[in-house]
Amino acid sequence: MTEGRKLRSREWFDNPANIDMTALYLERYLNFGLSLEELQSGKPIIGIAQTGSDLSPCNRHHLVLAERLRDGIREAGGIPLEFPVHPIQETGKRPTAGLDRNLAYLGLVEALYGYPIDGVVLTTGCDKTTPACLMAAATVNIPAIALSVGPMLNGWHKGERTGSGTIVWKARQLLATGQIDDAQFIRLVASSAPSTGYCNTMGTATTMNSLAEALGMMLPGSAAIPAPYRDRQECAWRTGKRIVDMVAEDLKPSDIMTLDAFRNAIVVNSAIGGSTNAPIHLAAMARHVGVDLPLKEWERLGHEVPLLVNLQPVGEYLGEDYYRAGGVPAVVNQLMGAGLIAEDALTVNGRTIGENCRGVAIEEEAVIHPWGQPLVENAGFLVLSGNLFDAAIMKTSAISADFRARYLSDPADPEAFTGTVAVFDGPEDYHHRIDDPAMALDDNTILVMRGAGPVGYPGAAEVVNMRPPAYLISQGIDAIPCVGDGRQSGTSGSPSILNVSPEAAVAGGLALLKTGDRLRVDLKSRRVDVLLEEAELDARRAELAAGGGYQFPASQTPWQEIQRKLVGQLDSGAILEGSEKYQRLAQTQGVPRDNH
Ligand SMILES: CC(C)(O)[C@@H](O)C(=O)O
Repeated sequence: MTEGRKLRSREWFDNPANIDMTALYLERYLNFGLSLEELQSGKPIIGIAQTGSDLSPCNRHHLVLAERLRDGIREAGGIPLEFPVHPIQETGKRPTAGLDRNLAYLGLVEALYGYPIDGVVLTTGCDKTTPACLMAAATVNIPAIALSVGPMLNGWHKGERTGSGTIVWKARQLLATGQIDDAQFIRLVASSAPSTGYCNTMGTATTMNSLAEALGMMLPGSAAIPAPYRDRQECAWRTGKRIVDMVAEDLKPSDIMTLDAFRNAIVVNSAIGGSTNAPIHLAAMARHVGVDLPLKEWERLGHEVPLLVNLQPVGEYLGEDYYRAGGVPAVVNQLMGAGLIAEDALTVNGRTIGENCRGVAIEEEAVIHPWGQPLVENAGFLVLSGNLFDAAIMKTSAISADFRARYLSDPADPEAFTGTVAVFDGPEDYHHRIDDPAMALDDNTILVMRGAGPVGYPGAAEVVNMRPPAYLISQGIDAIPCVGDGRQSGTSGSPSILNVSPEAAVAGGLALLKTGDRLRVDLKSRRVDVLLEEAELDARRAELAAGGGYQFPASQTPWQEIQRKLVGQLDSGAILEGSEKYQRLAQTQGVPRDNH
């Protein structure tokens, strides 16, 4: 099917019109054993964008899976070339992995565009590896397929499932109230990580890989396969085989990541109880592929969708259960039955999502609930705004039944939650003061975290979900509302109001708040307002400007400084503003100039 179409790798390896450069390009790729015969055979060169390394434990198993990928690529007639992607480990990178998504994106764009690659396998896994890879594939727009590394096996402790991340929030409460000691704390948390793979909860990693599948960029049924299962190895082989055919068919990200595909992903995110990081990453991917996806779409398309998947943090089960119950295709089939999926959206296997998922049964109804028996009705995100910010997200599936009944369910009833704020400038400030009895917090307090956004932190830290002080937990109050301009771990079951944009560091209204102010959270009208006169807000604005604006730590590395200058806000994907004008490089730019 490549007849009449010259593969871009030929421009490097087999270009008689440019024989002196062809020789130069060829000779160095021969130096580790590839042959002239292979490189000039006309076979497609398939990149394996390797995100696994010792620094990226969640993706490390890709080093093993790459062998089966290579088998598949070779078997289908391609030539694999594996190369590293800048590491992104959410739980390892300081100050945030949020800084690294855009850096990995930039690096991958250069690699895919500037080297002789005809198609690419994107090895996805930990939170930001999936969006970074899909953003770059969208920009370059050569045939691309994602291979998830898969979640870890289920964690267990004393006969109970311990889910990654989710157990940490629980264990912190037990530690804060003296119910466990330090060693027990570490043992309990470690029990949730029994094998290779990423978080076994519906954290950001499982969310983003599920959405990559819902977008059509991953083989159907593959997102949920646990990392150590044999099926994962087999999936790597199938993925390797398939990318070679995709090059022959010239099936590109822009054919797959369409507006319909993004809309499908939003609906799926509600049904799986996906992470509040998803709107950030989908906005970024959409912008790089040239699809208009305003944040409000998350509420318009997603809010009324019920929660079907019973995974922690909002449910009970974990990754192995999700896979056995049917994974993404079983969820999509339920949503299709309700007419919520654009069934004609094309996927990497050359078939539509409708063809892939129609009739896929739920194998375990305790884990994936059927359409008529949801865990929570109207479980998608709300998009909020008010007199302090333009946009914020709230995950309603995490709201307690009581709070929901009182403040969300009856739109005719004007009751709203009003609380007194306790303001923290960064997590250090929070940790330092939260348990101080002088703060006198109660169940009418709203905790506010600021200075935690893409510019302020920098990189947007997952610090908005804050536990109440130990003295309140001891009284049985284990959650109080939180608002912030940072992010929250997808593994947290907190219904925080987060991703607040604009952030304090770029003169967003949270910078004006003072501890003791009253905040009105009206979920029915989707508003969050500080109960202050406009004149008082103006006075505070003037005072803040006179003091040089909201203060945040200086950059510590060159990249922190560069990113801070270019990065946008969370509501529009926190991409490097301006980078989205480079689109579909393989089609619009041809290949780059020769290097000698
Ligand atoms: C590191 C985590 C737990 O993966 C978190 O980043 C999430 O959002 O799920």
